[in-house]
Amino acid sequence: MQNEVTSESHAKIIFLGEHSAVYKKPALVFPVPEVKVFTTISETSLTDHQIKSDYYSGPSLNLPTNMAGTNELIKKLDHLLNVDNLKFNIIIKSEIPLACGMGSSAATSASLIKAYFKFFNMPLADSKLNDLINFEEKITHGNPSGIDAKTVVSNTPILFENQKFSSFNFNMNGYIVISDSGVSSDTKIAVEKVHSELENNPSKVNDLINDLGNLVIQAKKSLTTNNIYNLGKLMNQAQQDLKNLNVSSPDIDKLTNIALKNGAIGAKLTGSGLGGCIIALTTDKRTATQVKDNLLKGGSPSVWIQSLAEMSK
Ligand SMILES: Nc1ncnc2c1ncn2[C@@H]1O[C@H](COP(=O)(O)OP(=O)(O)O)[C@@H](O)[C@H]1O
Ligand SMILES: C[C@@](O)(CCOP(=O)(O)O)CC(=O)O
Repeated sequence: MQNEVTSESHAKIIFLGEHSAVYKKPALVFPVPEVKVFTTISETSLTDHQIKSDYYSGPSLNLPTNMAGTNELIKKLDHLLNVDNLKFNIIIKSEIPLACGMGSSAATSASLIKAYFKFFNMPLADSKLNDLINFEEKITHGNPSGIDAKTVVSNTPILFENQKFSSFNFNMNGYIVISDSGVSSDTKIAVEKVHSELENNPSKVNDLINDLGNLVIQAKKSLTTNNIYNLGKLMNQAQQDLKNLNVSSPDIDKLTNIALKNGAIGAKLTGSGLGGCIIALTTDKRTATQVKDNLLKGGSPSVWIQSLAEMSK
């Protein structure tokens, strides 16, 4: 047993395939290693776990209902490691914006699970880690495709295809600009919205879901043949499909327009939409910086630049 341990995980962006992934269509998801979450655990003599985080600080007994996933995960870890009698200070420090489509919940869970196992010097198999993250994700997001859980612990892009996950490396020299709209996005609400759209208008919505899946297959080809301009076009088509699915928003549309006007070759929402973040693709760092500056001027509270090469080493 250690005195104090810290474990980390990182953010992710869905490059293409959000929402359609829920219906088992393919998706491409990239790690964002520069945006991290850290969880530190140490023992406390108090009678309850003491949580310190952006969402809530205080004893775990009073964790708010919107943190039910985290709460249940902590209980599960206590039980699994047979340590119900020990209480911890659990400090979660996150650079990942909350409810923004960058996988904050899955990444937080990953760092918490890793910290628990590290504290007790217990080995943690990748499959166990994945199961435990998805345990939390099901409580938090309802019916997750599982793509967040895989990518927040991966150093390489993840391809979800035929309901299987695999590493997908490529060799492309572009930049992704990630921009927060400042409006929170609730994954559960957005996923339910698409589900009710599907029930009300099955033919239109099925076509959109199929098209989003096909765009991923085309993107795979563009990435392996190093065709960045085609990749940008595919992003714009996906944004149009997502708009037609009614998961975009005026804030998202404003940011994608700013990105395209300032040199991006593609721009779309990432994650569940109805707020959250957008991603834009640029061919070079100078244009990425120009896009970033204009997104900040346009009202985005946070913008990150991530090189494609860094995401796929
Ligand atoms: N920084 C954080 N600190 C503590 N809990 C977090 C944090 N980020 C996410 N969570 C947990 O995940 C839940 C959903 O968070 P959210 O920000 O909506 O994630 P996502 O961006 O993955 O949709 C929160 O209610 C909380 O239980
Ligand atoms: C909408 C969806 O495809 C992605 C949601 O991503 P996020 O929770 O907004 O990071 C749902 C899922 O894949 O589980």
